[in-house]
Amino acid sequence: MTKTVTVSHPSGILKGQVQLPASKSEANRALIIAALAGGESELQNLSEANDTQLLQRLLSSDSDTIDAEDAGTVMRFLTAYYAVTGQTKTLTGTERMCQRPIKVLVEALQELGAGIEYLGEEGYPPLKIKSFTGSDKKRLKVRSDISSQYVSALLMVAPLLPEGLELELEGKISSKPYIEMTLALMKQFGVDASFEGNTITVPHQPYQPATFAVESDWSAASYWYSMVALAKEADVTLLGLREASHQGDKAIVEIMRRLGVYTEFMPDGTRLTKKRAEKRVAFDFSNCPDLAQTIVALCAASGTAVEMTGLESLRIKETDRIQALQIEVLGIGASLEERTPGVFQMNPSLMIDRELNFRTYQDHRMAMAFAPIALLQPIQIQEPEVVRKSYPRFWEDLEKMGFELRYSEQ
Ligand SMILES: O=C(O)C1=C[C@@H](OP(=O)(O)O)[C@@H](O)[C@H](O)C1
Ligand SMILES: C=C(OP(=O)(O)O)C(=O)O
Repeated sequence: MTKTVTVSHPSGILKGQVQLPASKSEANRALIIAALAGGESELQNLSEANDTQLLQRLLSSDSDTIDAEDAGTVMRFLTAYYAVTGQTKTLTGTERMCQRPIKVLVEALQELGAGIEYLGEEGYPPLKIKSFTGSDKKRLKVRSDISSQYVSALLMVAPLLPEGLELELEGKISSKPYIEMTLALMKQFGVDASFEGNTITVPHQPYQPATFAVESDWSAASYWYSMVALAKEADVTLLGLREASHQGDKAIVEIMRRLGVYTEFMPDGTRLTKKRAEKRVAFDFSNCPDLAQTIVALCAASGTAVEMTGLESLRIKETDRIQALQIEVLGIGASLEERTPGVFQMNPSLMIDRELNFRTYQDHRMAMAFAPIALLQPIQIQEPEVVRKSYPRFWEDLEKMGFELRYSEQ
């Protein structure tokens, strides 16, 4: 039996305010750094996302076995945290987590003097973190084209190392704004670092406990942008977003300017209204991979031709997102093809008059990216509970904005 939600929106008109969840990326950095700082930090507006609730619980757990579930930041950040603070732990996760690579991070930590062993396949969780003897290494080369989370994990523990750390990033720097977010959060807790060219230097220094308020989540905002783009009429205010944000997914403002949404930063929130959309667009998602599914689903549903680059990391996230998208857009009559290595083209042929039933592949973003299509016609979404990873109140927020939901088991 599969849980399914049928979603529709009788009027197609969206008007009102949405209180977005807090960013799990900011929250999870703040939690790790506050733990490293010791003392009494005050973290405000911590995300209710499962990824954040989970990290908060795990940081105060004295269990030997730690289950990071499906949370990439939890797995990668805790690996570095336990290693450098000399804690003996077995770190595991969901079946999918054990298929998401971690070798780059483990090898870097080993070079820094951590004793870490693979308990299953080499290069993947589960891991056994055994010891930390330290080393006199102060400069490391680390690949930055697979996941920025390895770099962020190393940076957060770097000030604790006796000589600090100079990290030379090798290859393309993917998801770069997440690395900058890490450095910005470290600064909030009193640690200075420099990022010049492809080298990040973090001197040895103590973190200071601090008060930090987590911003609303720009990735979560992207689904509301998509809804505004597909609505007949819309005037939606998203609360808790800042114009000066640490989050790279604020790129949604410029992307959606081309896809039919006008953004105004108002004193009480970010106001979205409709504007004319372009019918042929091209985007590079290297800096904002979590926006790709939102844009693919929107372009497929609105008959917009889109060329996309920078999607490399999508294959190793909660699911193989390229494959999941290719299958699901077919149902809307669109096809997503890799024309030349790394360049994807989607030429939608609009056929949205059949029954649409989307699978979600244990990936929160598949559910939330396709949900806005309910503004055009009733749709079904399988396993709607996946949203708990980053936006547990997603479906309730849809209901508040006039969507009708019916749950069933099929
Ligand atoms: O550091 C972070 O908080 C994240 C970095 C990104 O991952 P990659 O660096 O693996 O692309 C992003 O996709 C993920 O949702 C959160
Ligand atoms: C990729 C994601 O998360 P993570 O890598 O932290 O599991 C995501 O939230 O889209």
